[in-house]
Amino acid sequence: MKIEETHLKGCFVITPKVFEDERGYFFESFNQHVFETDTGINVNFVQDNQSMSAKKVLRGLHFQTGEYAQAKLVQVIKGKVLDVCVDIRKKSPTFGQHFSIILDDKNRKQLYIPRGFAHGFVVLENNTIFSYKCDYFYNNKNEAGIIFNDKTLNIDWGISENELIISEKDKLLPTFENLFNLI
Ligand SMILES: Cc1cn([C@H]2C[C@H](O)[C@@H](COP(=O)(O)OP(=O)(O)O[C@H]3O[C@H](C)C(=O)[C@H](O)[C@H]3O)O2)c(=O)[nH]c1=O
Repeated sequence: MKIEETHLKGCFVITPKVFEDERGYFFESFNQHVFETDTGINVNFVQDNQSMSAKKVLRGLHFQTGEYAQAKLVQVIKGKVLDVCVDIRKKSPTFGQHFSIILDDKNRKQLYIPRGFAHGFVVLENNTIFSYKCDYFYNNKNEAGIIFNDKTLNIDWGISENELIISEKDKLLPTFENLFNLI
């Protein structure tokens, strides 16, 4: 398992060692000891989530506020996504910056996203199954988000806006500037 920190402090790309043979494949999709040793982060995941999406679906950008903030370890079980996380830690030198990565069932890569980040992904193959661990529980009263096409964040999702499939809820998310009263 290789664990590499991104330019956003506390955000890591994890590349598991995949063992393939005539039966198929095996890999450790999470190992607490390796994770803590390589990242220095003492994580305790309490909830696993899974979603399946059609191609061109965009879910996000989402986060939970306050004490319900969640760190996530995200991966693709089947299919392919462009995964994006945004540093929304106001005191961070990379506040407002994002990291993007292709996660799919070929590279088997995972992304560890610490608390204080917004997260989203756009689906690049039909019927993609997305699975992730969270270190705190869901609380709909603490759900928040940023509109996907925010001009300040300037994220390139790789698919034109009019083709994207986005929930009505996500279409109404605020801008980064309004959310953080930057104007
Ligand atoms: C997140 C969540 C949702 N739900 C319920 C609430 C809704 O009735 C239904 C669908 O929720 P939503 O449309 O918010 O699902 P996504 O758009 O996939 O949201 C997720 O997508 C982005 C990319 C994330 O990183 C977040 O973890 C999460 O917000 O599941 C639950 O019961 N528990 C949960 O933990």
